[in-house]
Amino acid sequence: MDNQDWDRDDEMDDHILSSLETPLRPDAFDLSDSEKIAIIEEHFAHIMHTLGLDLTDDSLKGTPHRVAKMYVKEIFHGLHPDNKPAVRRFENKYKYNHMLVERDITVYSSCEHHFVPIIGKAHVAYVPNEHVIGLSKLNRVVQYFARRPQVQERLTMQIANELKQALKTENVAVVIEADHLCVMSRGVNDVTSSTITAEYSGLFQEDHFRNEFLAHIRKK
Ligand SMILES: Nc1nc2c(ncn2[C@@H]2O[C@H](COP(=O)(O)OP(=O)(O)OP(=O)(O)O)[C@@H](O)[C@H]2O)c(=O)[nH]1
Ligand SMILES: [Zn+2]
Repeated sequence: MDNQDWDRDDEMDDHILSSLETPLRPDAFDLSDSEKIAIIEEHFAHIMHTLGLDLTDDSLKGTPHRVAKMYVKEIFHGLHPDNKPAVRRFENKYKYNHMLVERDITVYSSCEHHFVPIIGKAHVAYVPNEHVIGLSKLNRVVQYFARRPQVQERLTMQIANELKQALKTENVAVVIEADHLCVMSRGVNDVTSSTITAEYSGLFQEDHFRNEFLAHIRKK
């Protein structure tokens, strides 16, 4: 397959695209971060109170605020488009036309079904067309989409799509291996299973490229 520029409006089916987006209310960003923190704090205090916890206890009294701040400013920071990392494209001056692999990118996300952690690694690769981007931007894109309530499949696709747009190429691969605390620490309580998801597009749909990528991420 030839290297192809990817144009969001022209080539991506609207239905597929919308199903990749995190479901958000239209008024999701009407409140400021501090307004959200105040509301979440109040609700979380209710949850703790309902569980029977004594909110006057020294160790517990700051928890509702701590949790609210952690949700808005840290673990769900990637819900707000303002927090999307700026990814500057550079011209591929060296005409590098092999794959670049960034492996073992730390993934800390949250399961949207139970609001408990998903912990794992992402491996991303691309074959450049006209453009390259800074290495750290690959990590930043992974972190941005991880910092949302997620399912692993959507996280994988969102990272791949963002990289396709940033790099203006279809030649992108993303593999995520992760442990879901909702599977490990509750429910089926299985601490040995893990979840692997993958998205291969452009050249990575060909066995040769896919196998080279998989060989790179298997090496220790
Ligand atoms: N496809 C997918 N499922 C997930 C992910 N994270 C969690 N789940 C699953 O979402 C499902 C939610 O199922 P429910 O039956 O509604 O929830 P539950 O009663 O808590 O299920 P159990 O976890 O089996 O106790 C569970 O099977 C979870 O394992 C994910 O990233 N992708
Ligand atoms: Zn879960």
